[in-house]
Amino acid sequence: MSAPEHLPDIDNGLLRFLTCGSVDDGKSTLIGRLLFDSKTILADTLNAIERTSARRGMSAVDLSLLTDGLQAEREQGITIDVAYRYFSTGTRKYIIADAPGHEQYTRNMVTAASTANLAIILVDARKGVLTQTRRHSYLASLVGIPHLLVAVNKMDLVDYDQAVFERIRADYLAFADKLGIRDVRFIPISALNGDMIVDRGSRLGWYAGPTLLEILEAAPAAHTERAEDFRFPVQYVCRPQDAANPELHDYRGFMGRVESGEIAVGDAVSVLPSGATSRVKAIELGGARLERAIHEQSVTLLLEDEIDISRGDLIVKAAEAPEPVKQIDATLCWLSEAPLSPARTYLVRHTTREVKAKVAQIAHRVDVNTLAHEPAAQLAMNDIARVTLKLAQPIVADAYADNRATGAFIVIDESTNNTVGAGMIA
Ligand SMILES: Nc1nc2c(ncn2[C@@H]2O[C@H](COP(=O)(O)OP(=O)(O)OP(=O)(O)O)[C@@H](O)[C@H]2O)c(=O)[nH]1
Repeated sequence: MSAPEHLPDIDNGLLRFLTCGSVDDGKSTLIGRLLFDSKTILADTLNAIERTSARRGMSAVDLSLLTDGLQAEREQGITIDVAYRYFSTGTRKYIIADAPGHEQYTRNMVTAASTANLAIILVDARKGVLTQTRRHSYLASLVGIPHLLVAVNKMDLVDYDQAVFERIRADYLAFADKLGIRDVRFIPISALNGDMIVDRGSRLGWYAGPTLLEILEAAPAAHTERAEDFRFPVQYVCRPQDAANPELHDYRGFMGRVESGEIAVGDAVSVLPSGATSRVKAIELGGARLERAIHEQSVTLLLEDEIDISRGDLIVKAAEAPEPVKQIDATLCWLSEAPLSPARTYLVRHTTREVKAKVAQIAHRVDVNTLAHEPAAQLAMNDIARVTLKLAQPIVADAYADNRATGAFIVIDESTNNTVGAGMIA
């Protein structure tokens, strides 16, 4: 595995995917098996897990140890919403979004899913389609993941019975149909034994389709890149205080990440919410000067005019400026054990800006099993609802359907600093 710094999404050889399912469905084992059998694990990592497995008295290598590193990081108190793992085969590069621990699943789904091309939805063959399976499928469709792969795992525990697989497939399709999910595939696997992951194994002879890795290798890359508007949330304003160097006196660089679209030297820009306008004088990346910057590049922009810009402002192309708003309608996933209360004030973090917010209305909650809309006075953990939020200051937002970066936000409880909700702007 390697961890390159910049892997722009435009690389067609790249597939971003995430795994979801209920606790103990075998997510870690699946990823471990994938890395192990495709021989993408570095030799030293393998030696380490062989030693640990032996120390724990296990005869086989415990593949879940491959992803356990994350758990250790979490126990050390490092807050990681989603960790990304990188690996590559001869065919393409992969980024797996991973977040262990069952309470993290839904959050993982909404934060990682916004950039994923494919979601593997794990179903335990013994348990079939559960509420959690439906919830994750619903979220996957809400966040716009284009391809779903339902992996029916632990087939070894149901004697590799084709009837079990077919029943789960039929159950799932009945639900997917209601959601309007079109691109969904099914595969029977045993992550533990390695059947149908990289190798076919000898016990699933009735399944004629491709292995899980073959499906990944052939999955269409990236979102169909529509020409998106340029969006550049300012993360940091760089003003070197180097009095001895007169060249740096007037230097003001606006650092951030191109969340969508592209920008070139000479383009006319607006800074929001103030509405001030200027032109791009230069684009810098790690000391080099660029003519243009594209989606996902972290760069420094220099403008021709001196205008007041601070963290949280949004730089856009002058012709594509959205209106600042103080009220938003959104689909909200509640992630906290403490229920959402319309009486309370929360913090909404949208791109690099934070504003205080209150829930003005819960229009309805969605029953993820039936997809029915029901009235709700508050929201419990894992609820998904349509809400209206009133903001103390304006934000410059897009609809999530138009822009995944500027259309998404998280809700923070100020007293604990925990993320308690994740939303998509309607
Ligand atoms: N029999 C059998 N057991 C499996 C299979 N896949 C995973 N398991 C077992 O199921 C248990 C859970 O597997 P994990 O990979 O840790 O599951 P997970 O979904 O990552 O779990 P969390 O991260 O804790 O949510 C472990 O004891 C695995 O050995 C399988 O295909 N067959």
